[in-house]
Amino acid sequence: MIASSKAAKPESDADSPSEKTPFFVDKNAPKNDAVDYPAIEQAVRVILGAVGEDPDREGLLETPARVARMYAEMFAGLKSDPGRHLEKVFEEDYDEIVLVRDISFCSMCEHHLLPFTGKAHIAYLPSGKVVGLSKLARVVEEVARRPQVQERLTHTVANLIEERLSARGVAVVVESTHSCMTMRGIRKPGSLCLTSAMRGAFKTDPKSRAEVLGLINRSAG
Ligand SMILES: Nc1nc2c(ncn2[C@@H]2O[C@H](COP(=O)(O)OP(=O)(O)OP(=O)(O)O)[C@@H](O)[C@H]2O)c(=O)[nH]1
Ligand SMILES: [Zn+2]
Repeated sequence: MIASSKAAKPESDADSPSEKTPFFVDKNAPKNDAVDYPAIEQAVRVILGAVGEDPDREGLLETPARVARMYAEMFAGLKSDPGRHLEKVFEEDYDEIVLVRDISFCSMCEHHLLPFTGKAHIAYLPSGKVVGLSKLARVVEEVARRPQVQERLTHTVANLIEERLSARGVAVVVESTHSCMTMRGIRKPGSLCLTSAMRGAFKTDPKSRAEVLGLINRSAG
């Protein structure tokens, strides 16, 4: 059975544990309809018990519900199409590099469900249309909000931009720190993982590739 805090009022007496699970609604967080909050709460209680904790002690009473809300937030991009952010474009007679650097993100390593955090740099060569700059960051944000590996995050973003914008070239470079390598396991704080995905001219033309990598690596200021 799922324990409840003093504030919790089970809405149903049904036998299913998930139906008895208290649900602490965070009014600030939009509900993620794809997520089974009570099932997560139940699982977190099991984990707490399994590691030797007492899920019914006061400090932990709200933890399962908090974790459910956290997963709903961290995995909010699981069922959505991040490419929808690239649908609105502006016709523009500009055919040189567009680069947005230092797009911070936080994703979840699918192997350990621990965060990996860092920055993405996105460049593309437009073909008659450009997209709002913030939309590139929105795509990163949404692709990151799934259980991920960095390589897939990197090439998913590159593919979306290449396909949806018909870009003549796309370069995506991602640098991040994986908690599963810094706080557990091999424990190497400071280790950085870099991945890149090159498409079109940035893949085939060494000069274009060198130019975009120069801009990405250029120190700020
Ligand atoms: N390629 C790739 N590997 C990742 C990513 N995030 C975490 N990993 C790695 O996934 C691997 C999982 O390895 P396993 O041997 O199955 O799991 P493990 O025993 O917990 O591995 P250790 O971390 O070495 O203790 C580890 O080497 C992690 O460093 C990622 O984004 N990309
Ligand atoms: Zn991991």
